[in-house]
Amino acid sequence: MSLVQNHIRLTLPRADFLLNVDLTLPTTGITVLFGVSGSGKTSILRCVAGLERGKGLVRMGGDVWQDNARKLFQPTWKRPIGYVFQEASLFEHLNVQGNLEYGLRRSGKKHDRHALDEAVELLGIAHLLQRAPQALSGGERQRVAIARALAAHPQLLLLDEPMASLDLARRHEILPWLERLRDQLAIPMLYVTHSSDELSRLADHVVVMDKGQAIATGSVEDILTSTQYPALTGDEASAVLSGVVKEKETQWHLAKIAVRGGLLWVRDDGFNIGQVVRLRIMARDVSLSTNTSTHTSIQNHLQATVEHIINDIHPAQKLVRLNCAGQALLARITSKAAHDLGLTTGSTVWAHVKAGGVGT
Ligand SMILES: Nc1ncnc2c1ncn2[C@@H]1O[C@H](COP(=O)(O)OP(=O)(O)OP(=O)(O)O)[C@@H](O)[C@H]1O
Repeated sequence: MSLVQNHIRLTLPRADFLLNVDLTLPTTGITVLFGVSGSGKTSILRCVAGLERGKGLVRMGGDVWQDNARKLFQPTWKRPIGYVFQEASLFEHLNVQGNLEYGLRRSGKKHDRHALDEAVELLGIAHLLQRAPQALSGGERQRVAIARALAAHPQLLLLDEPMASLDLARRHEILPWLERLRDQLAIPMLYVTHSSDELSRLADHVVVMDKGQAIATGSVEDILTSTQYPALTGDEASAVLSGVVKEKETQWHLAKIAVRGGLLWVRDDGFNIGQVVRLRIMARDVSLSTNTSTHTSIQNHLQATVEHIINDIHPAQKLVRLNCAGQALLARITSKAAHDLGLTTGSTVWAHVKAGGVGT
């Protein structure tokens, strides 16, 4: 990662709302802006794009796009950005190829087709090039919209809830393509969502927004398991961890993944041995005991230390943050169970993780 970071320091007053953020962001990977409706996520994107005039500083790597102290404000067309909206706004009179060519022309580098070819490959849309936008599914339209944004050689990709208008099936279809972008693109992305699923699958870095302010920033692992914000993902509370595929049990459609705290059997989603995978473990799929109790239907048993126990969204439940060889996990258990097991900070426990509850 580059030492030069991206810096967004902005204030934007509106009636009943004040955006006031000072963010230092990584120069690679996906930064997710997460928060409830009206918290200011889109306003940040619009200011970074120059579509809205906040006051402050927008510096991307070595380039300054806005600096009020120096009376500098680059108009949108001069900022090397790609912007993907909720609804893919494709030109309906052009086919997919024509839409992509438009993106290339916008970059002023119409003879450099490399970025366009790369975008077509990255989004898997080569077979759609001659199609009219009306003949595309919602997921395909969004993939074309993202490819068009990339064809313009952006230094930064802004995505404003790109899956909000898609149904669940289409979201599942497009998520792997977004993961591919995250893993293969060298440019940073700012991604707005209020879906905890998208947050856990896509984010490297997270900014949690509330009432125009960034109330927390950090890695997705830290933010998701932070007990400071128990209501952040509500019922969907989870931890993400990365691991390496070690073994496959084809008979049972399971894969064994080595994570920092030990080994986990999870559903095999077509993994390859040696592949690095990101796992999402829902707090509700983790139960705790003070002994190994291997005679259960649960496949995975990891030894861990209790770090925090906090009240959950319902008084019947507690959320327990565990340290599993330096890896954070969350368990959602009943308050009665926490009491009966005598759990306190520092207790040694066994975390039992349902294999079927581990998502990738
Ligand atoms: N053009 C505008 N003029 C005046 N107020 C606006 C405008 N756009 C947004 N707002 C207000 O600014 C605040 C922040 O809006 P913003 O769209 O940034 O939030 P958000 O977190 O992106 O919300 P959502 O998740 O619903 O898209 C809200 O109170 C909103 O009503």
